[in-house]
Amino acid sequence: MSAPMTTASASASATAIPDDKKRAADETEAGVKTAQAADATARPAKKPKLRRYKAKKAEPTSPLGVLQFEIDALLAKHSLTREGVTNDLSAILNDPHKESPNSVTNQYHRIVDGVEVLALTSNGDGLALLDNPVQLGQKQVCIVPFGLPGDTVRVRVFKSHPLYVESDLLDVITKSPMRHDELITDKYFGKASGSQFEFLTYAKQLEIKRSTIANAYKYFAPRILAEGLVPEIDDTVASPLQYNYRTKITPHFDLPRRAAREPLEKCPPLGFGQKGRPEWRKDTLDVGGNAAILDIEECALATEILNVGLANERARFAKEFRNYKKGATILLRENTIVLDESRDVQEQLGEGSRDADGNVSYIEVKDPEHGVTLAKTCVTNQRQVVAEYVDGYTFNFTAGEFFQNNNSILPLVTKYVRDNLQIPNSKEGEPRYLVDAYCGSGLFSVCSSKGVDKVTGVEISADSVAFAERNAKTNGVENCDFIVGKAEKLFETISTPNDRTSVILDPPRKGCDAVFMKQLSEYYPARIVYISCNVHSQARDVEYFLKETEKGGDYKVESVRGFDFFPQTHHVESVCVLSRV
Ligand SMILES: C[S@@+](CC[C@H](N)C(=O)[O-])C[C@H]1O[C@@H](n2cnc3c(N)ncnc32)[C@H](O)[C@@H]1O
Repeated sequence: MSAPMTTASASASATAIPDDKKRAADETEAGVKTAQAADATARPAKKPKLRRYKAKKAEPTSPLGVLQFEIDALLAKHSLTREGVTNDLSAILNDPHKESPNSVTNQYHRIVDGVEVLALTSNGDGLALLDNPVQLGQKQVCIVPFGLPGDTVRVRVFKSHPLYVESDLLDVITKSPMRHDELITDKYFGKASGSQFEFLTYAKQLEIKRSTIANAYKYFAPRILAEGLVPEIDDTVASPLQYNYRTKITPHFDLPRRAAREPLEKCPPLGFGQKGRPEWRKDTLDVGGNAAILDIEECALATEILNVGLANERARFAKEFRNYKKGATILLRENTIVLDESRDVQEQLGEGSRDADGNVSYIEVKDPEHGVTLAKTCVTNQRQVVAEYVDGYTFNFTAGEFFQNNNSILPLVTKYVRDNLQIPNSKEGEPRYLVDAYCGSGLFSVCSSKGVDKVTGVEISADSVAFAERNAKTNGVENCDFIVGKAEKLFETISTPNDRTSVILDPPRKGCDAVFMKQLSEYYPARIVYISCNVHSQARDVEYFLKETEKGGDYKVESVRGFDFFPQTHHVESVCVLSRV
């Protein structure tokens, strides 16, 4: 992050305002001063306080933190420096004439034509360079949501930050060869914030996710990359379902401010956030309305039963919205039940989203592989216990707790993890152990338990551990032990021989901490499989482990591969395998 702007730079920029506009500003300012002078006889004039930009501290591996690396990469490519693209925020913050058409604010926040999109961020947005309209001769980095490298576009710049500006895409003038608008079937695409890639072929999406991983290692693991310790990133594994795969969605609504007891006239929109105020999709401009939250009738990424649930909950909300005092989020979570065909279906479904007749909605699905019939329902109660089927195993967990969100790809991921946990050159009869750090409700522990003598899982949430124990039991798995506590608690109790133990890491987005990594290196397991929903913190942790821990230097990165848990979006899950050299 660059330092906040100083008073000196604020005054420097004032001289850069075109003369006619500056004159107008000076005149208005002079007018203000005269009025103040007349008033001065009554009370001494107060010196206006200079407002300063307060930079938000971004965690380097968060989307905002990663953006700084992406901006630097763009600048390096175009022989520019941060100084050459820094915006004068002090001038905007202290602009005395914000509303005037010629104000500094309105010079910055303007429509720009003929903008060439030059790069794509890991957040799925385009990046472009604009001429700075106030600090002449300077450039600006501009974020263009739904802009693709190779597009020439028209944008509206609406917000400025020290190193970049935000914009809305108004028109695509020349299309990038990557752009296939004909693939878009989702009427909310290009407006809603949930998906960024529906206009790309699926092969292109997978390729982009592979480069996101490669860039993450470039930015966050530069030393091991320079030393040739990171192999080429493998191809991203496709999701069997590319739409209708999400098993959990959380639409929300806001309520307008109103005086107590004043009734709400109109049902507010219920759906997902709008990504700025884009206008490029002319045919669907008004779809979903134009509020910060769009009114979403169906979600292209959610499973079929969640869309049935969404319709039910929207109908209920349309009747009951007057009962709400403030905005809220509604949970829709898929639940799977194995049907006993000799019994009445409704009796077996448990609680779930109901249709207009009061029946729990469900969809029947045949599972020929296991010879069963399943019923899918949509659960809305955070605390209700739900079930998912993965690889023939049943997993129970509370609807509001973490569980992987794309059921269709889970058998591929669990198999890949299981295969990569194998200790090479093992002899027949040698024991094999597994440690599952950040184990949640036991997905990887249970799916990797066959052929292993013992599995030890550790997890900070006592509720999840209770479910991990229950899931092992339900599935007849008897070789799993689970510990409640921080991941490093594992090393207080672990008794399996390190040479025969493989470790799974699946931390939250922020990654593992240094204490855990150091203890992991001291324990010195035979293999490590690191699964991550934030490849940037994964790359940081892998470099830390190899370079900063005592025995990390004995390991190599055997492979890094993405799994596409979230088709049509920029997200990618990454699996990195470390083995001892
Ligand atoms: C990405 S989830 C993975 C869960 C599980 N592996 C799965 O696939 O279902 C991360 C898990 O780490 C747990 N967690 C967060 N911080 C932790 C810590 N310091 N020690 C142990 N577990 C932690 C969370 O409660 C969450 O269940």
